[in-house]
Amino acid sequence: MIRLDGVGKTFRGRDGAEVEALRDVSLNVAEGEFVAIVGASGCGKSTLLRLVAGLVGVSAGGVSLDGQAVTAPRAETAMVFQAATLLPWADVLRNVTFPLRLMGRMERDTEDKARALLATAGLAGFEGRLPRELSGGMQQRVAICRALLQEPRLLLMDEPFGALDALTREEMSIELLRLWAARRMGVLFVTHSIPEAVLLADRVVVMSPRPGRIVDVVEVALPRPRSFDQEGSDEFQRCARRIRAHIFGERAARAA
Ligand SMILES: Nc1ncnc2c1ncn2[C@@H]1O[C@H](COP(=O)(O)OP(=O)(O)OP(=O)(O)O)[C@@H](O)[C@H]1O
Repeated sequence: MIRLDGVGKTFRGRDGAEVEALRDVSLNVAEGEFVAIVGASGCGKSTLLRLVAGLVGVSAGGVSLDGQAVTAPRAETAMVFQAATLLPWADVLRNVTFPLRLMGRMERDTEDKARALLATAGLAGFEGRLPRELSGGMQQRVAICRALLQEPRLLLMDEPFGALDALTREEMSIELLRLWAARRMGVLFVTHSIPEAVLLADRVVVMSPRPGRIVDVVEVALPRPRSFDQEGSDEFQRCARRIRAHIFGERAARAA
């Protein structure tokens, strides 16, 4: 579905100096596939997601969706950021339906679908609350519902659980997997957490910084539905160890 071919991205800073954020990145994401991206800070993970979202353009190579070049945001794609970015003055229901309203895509049953989605995410009864009346985890669930209501074929998630405490984060990971299993859209999920990446993904893309490149793609052969009980399994440990070796091995090598 999504194809990145030899993608490079160079930014020009305010002082005129160039930063090569990505070099020669090639990656495919199949329909319904869950792909996680891990790597040290600054290795271009967010840039990669923003290129796929059509929010920034490539400097080299190409990004395509169903064979068509991605040059602007597309209706098939939705994005979730680290901060929930909810509208503070709008209640939960209006927040969730806001993008569809904006795009003129409200249907007669959109509000019902939104309520059903909120219920699945454990937010039944909170439709009329304002964001400030919700916990951080609940706000992020609203943001995820907002993305899912758009029925995207591709969901881009940039450290969506990064601002949450460890317990909420585990709960949200399992919740996301449930929602994903019911809908099966393609997911590109950026995280700093290796266990989270292994738990969630079919494949984990490991990136290295300066410039950002793909150094490995690890297939996770754990059965689904997944749970944190699998963390002790040989396959989980094998995947985590292999990813860690790339990230910390390279860091240690640079420090030497
Ligand atoms: N708009 C921009 N202008 C200039 N440089 C940028 C811009 N966006 C990103 N960069 C640079 O590109 C590199 C990659 O940044 P990016 O945010 O994609 O990394 P990341 O892997 O997502 O980092 P983190 O894990 O810390 O969020 C960094 O060196 C960053 O400073």
